[in-house]
Amino acid sequence: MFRQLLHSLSPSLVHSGRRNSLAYITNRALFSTQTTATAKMSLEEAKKCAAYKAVDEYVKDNTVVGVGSGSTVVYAVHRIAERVKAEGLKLVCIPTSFQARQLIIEHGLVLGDLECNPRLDCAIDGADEVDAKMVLIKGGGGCLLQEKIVASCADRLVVIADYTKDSAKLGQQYRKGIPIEVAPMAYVPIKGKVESRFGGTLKLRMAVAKAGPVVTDNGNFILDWSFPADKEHDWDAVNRDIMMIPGVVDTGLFVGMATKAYFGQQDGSVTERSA
Ligand SMILES: O=C[C@H](O)[C@H](O)[C@H](O)COP(=O)(O)O
Repeated sequence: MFRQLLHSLSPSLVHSGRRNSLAYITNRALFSTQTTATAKMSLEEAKKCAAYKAVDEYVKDNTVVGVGSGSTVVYAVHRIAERVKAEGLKLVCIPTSFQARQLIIEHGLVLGDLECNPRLDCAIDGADEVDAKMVLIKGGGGCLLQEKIVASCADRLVVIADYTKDSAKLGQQYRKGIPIEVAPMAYVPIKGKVESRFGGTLKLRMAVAKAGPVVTDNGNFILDWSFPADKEHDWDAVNRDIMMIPGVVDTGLFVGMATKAYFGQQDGSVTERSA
């Protein structure tokens, strides 16, 4: 693998026998591999710190907890499971996706649903971006509808994220657009209506290990809306307008829902924002 890396840097030098050059490339490659590994570790550490802090502050005995989706939530579920084991907490966990359901089951936690538990004490979830007013973009991993339903049933929505999600304005750091979950038969007219009304472009999200589009846990498609970044948006109004278009199932805009956000930092500290 390391030789492949060297080839990608300079195949001719690898075979040339020029030892000094090779040593230089080797050192550079090692340095860049280590740097990438360190950066990745900090991001994962940052997610973990935020998740652990949120669980420690919000998960109490005899409560119903919503379990969000995504890579940061994995750390929250680990921490919930640790605390259930160590402290004997009695919790019911409500999933927001297939992934969340699997996590709850794999960790031996009590799985619930909204039929039996229509009111939750808190929901803990990740976000793709959080702005200064605590408006969220969610759905980067294809989950947004069940997340929004569960969050709407919770007394508190607690967001856990790393430092790359903390923005003054939406779109500052997250460039993939706002996900909109739509009924499959309506994706073309919805694309046209949103583009003509609000500008920007909408793109049907395509699957990676399957031919064709991403199909959500609810059997729908996702349109990612690259909205005009040069305008000021009233996200509450935009969200309401988009929701009125027939065929729109829900949007990844979470406005006025999050009560608290924890952002894990590169140095292991956690910053907080409240609504
Ligand atoms: O669709 C996915 C969910 O909305 C996630 O909560 C969001 O994408 C953040 O995920 P992650 O923690 O992996 O950044």
